[in-house]
Amino acid sequence: MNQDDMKRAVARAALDEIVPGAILGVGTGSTVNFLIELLAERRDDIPGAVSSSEASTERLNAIGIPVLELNAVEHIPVYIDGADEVTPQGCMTKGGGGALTREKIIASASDRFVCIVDQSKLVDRLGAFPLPVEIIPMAEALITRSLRKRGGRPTTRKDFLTDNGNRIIDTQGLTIKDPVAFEQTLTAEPGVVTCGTFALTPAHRILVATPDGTQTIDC
Ligand SMILES: O=C[C@H](O)[C@H](O)[C@H](O)COP(=O)(O)O
Repeated sequence: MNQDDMKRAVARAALDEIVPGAILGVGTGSTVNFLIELLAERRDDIPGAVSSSEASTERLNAIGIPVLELNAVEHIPVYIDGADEVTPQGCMTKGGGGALTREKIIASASDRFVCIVDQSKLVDRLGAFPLPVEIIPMAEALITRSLRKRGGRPTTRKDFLTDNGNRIIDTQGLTIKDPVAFEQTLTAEPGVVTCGTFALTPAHRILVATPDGTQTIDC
């Protein structure tokens, strides 16, 4: 079983998380792309979706699932999204695809976050994956210095703007011992839109694809 087979398998397992008749929160990335393909089978159960990126919106539109503005939606029972790293406690690093800010907003608006990953993403501690931070462009040098002070090696993502028109700084080498405190202090820095550490909006359930089947971790 290769990595794409595992992503497809975990996406299929996530179909059981859908609440029929309710708005579904849909994340971004290659694992979610497999999920969106499969959502075509469940179109009658899904009156609409809230999407975390222009890319996912386009895919949802292509299979005929209406995409609603978050401002027009009152209740999202489930948000399904991938991650770049996730701990068994449900803390994640996200934003490898640059969609972290909208993802965090929808995660925060949803009752439950179901994280879908293949086994390569499950880690004991966050930090091996370079941390994405979305920033207001005029704060690039300021935040770069701050991330260096935290012990990281920051670089601005080349030729990339987020769906919100901002830049991303990716930082290698950070040690994130306390993800909640780390997220609280970094997101409080002026110029930071948000960071890819999801500890304040953690996953409630992780579906992990392995070559022997999909495991469920309730956090
Ligand atoms: O910005 C992108 C998102 O946070 C993705 O959920 C994350 O990068 C995982 O993506 P993939 O499923 O492609 O590994």
